[in-house]
Amino acid sequence: MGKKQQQEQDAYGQLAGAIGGLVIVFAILAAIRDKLGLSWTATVLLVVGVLVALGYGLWKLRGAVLRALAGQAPPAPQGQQPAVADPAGAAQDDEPAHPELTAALIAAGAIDKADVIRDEDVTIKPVSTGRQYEFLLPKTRTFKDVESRIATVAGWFDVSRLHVKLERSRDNERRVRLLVLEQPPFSQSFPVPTRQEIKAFDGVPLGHDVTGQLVGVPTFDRASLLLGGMTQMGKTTLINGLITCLLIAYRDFDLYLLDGKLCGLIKFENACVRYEASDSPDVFESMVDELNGRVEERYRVKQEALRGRQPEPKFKPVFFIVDEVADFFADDGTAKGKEKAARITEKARKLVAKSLESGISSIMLTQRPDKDAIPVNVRNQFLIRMCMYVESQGTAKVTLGDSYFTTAAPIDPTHLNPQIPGQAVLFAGGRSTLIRGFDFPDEFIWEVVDEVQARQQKALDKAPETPLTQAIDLMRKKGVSFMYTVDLAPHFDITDTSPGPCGQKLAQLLGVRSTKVDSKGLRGYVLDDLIAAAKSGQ
Ligand SMILES: Nc1ncnc2c1ncn2[C@@H]1O[C@H](COP(=O)(O)OP(=O)(O)OP(=O)(O)O)[C@@H](O)[C@H]1O
Repeated sequence: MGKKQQQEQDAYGQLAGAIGGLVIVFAILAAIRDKLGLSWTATVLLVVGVLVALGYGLWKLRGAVLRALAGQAPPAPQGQQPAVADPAGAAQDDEPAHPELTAALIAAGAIDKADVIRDEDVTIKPVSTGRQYEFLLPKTRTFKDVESRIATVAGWFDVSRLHVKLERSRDNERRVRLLVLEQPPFSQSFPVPTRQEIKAFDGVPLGHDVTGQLVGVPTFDRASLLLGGMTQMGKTTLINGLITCLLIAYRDFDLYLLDGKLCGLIKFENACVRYEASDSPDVFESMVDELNGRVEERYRVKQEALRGRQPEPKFKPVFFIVDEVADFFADDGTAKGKEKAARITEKARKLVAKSLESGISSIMLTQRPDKDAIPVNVRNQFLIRMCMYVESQGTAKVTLGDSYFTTAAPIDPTHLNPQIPGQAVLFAGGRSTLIRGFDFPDEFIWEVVDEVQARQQKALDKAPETPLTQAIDLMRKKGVSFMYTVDLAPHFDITDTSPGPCGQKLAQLLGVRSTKVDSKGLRGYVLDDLIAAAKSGQ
């Protein structure tokens, strides 16, 4: 039989079938009409209505059966993306794909060629700086597959790695949020946060992300931060912003500042337990010694509590912040100088490594993040790293860690725009985020510092009288800022006249060691040191 003849016969067959079908439909309608006594129009509308309702019921039933077979939860409540009702991705073929995301992720190798990102699983939200895609990956893929290929995904969208930001979902490994910026990051500046925003932030904010959201760390408890970047990139400004946020967020803590740049951190002098503006390694060593002393004391208190089966004591947080730390590890090339540098290095390593358990956090900054500037055994101890613009990946690794560029979705600090100061790659908990530090106006910082100082003074005034507060009162009444140990001791009924035993007794009573004053070994107390000790409660 010829092909044409076959087609003619098929057409006759279909016509006969159609006529037969129409006759049956007409007969059914006539029967219903007779039975119910309705008009023709009402009968037709009733039948169509019943058929549509039946069809809808069957469609719902099919969905429920497919979900049950796939072992999936019912659709998510409003506001969340619905889960995909798709047994092992089989239904994906007949679902419309989102062309842009599917193509981008296939090109990047984040999903297989046969996979699709289903259109119904994608939401696109315009944000002030670009577009945010939220989508669900196929069942065989997770967030990590996209994260590890983020640079290629960025390339597909014709932007750089710095233009994209990836966020994972807490409830589903396959849900991804991808932000694609329309302009280079931080082309526009964001207003600094208000006190309320800082207080409401869950942790300590460090800056804005590329969308203007506050970004920071959940806590500085048991954390330490190393910040590196070339000169004039905004380290001091960022750290001023961080200290301001700490003062607002933490309220009660002891601040030790070593201002290696001599006036970079001076605004906070009045809020400090100890503030030094110096680039001398001796001053660094003396501060590290003091803090290591506090660490030891806290361990002793902890041991005592645990030995006595008491709850673990809660210590007041202490922050040690050092601007331009590289200077303090340098040596002058002599054997003695090298020995001293090695000693300081070991003390600093011990402080950063051991202090976290006792609530003492170190934050160190450097504009010379080269290999030898900060000894490796010191820099390896930092848990949070931040790197501003630097000229080479090698330098970036000094701050971010040797294996930084093998971590998930790294951001290369050499790609940051040095014309926009304050930008930094924040690397914490294995994740990288591009941020820009806050540049608070001076008036705001002064106001915060004044409040802290007033609060500390009030606490001091209210504190029960102790030998330490008596010594402070005495020096204030006398109008002196310093007293020799031998002159102070008689006020506390210490009758020993020889400086050694007299000094020991007084130090024990006050709980503060005296300061060496001259080369003859004469010692005494500086009023500010006593006030600092009283504020810190040791
Ligand atoms: N987030 C920011 N927004 C706006 N301007 C900023 C920001 N951060 C820094 N700057 C500006 O950049 C300049 C350099 O900042 P800063 O002094 O903090 O850099 P630095 O890295 O500490 O420099 P150096 O190491 O040379 O002392 C300053 O003029 C500062 O006002």
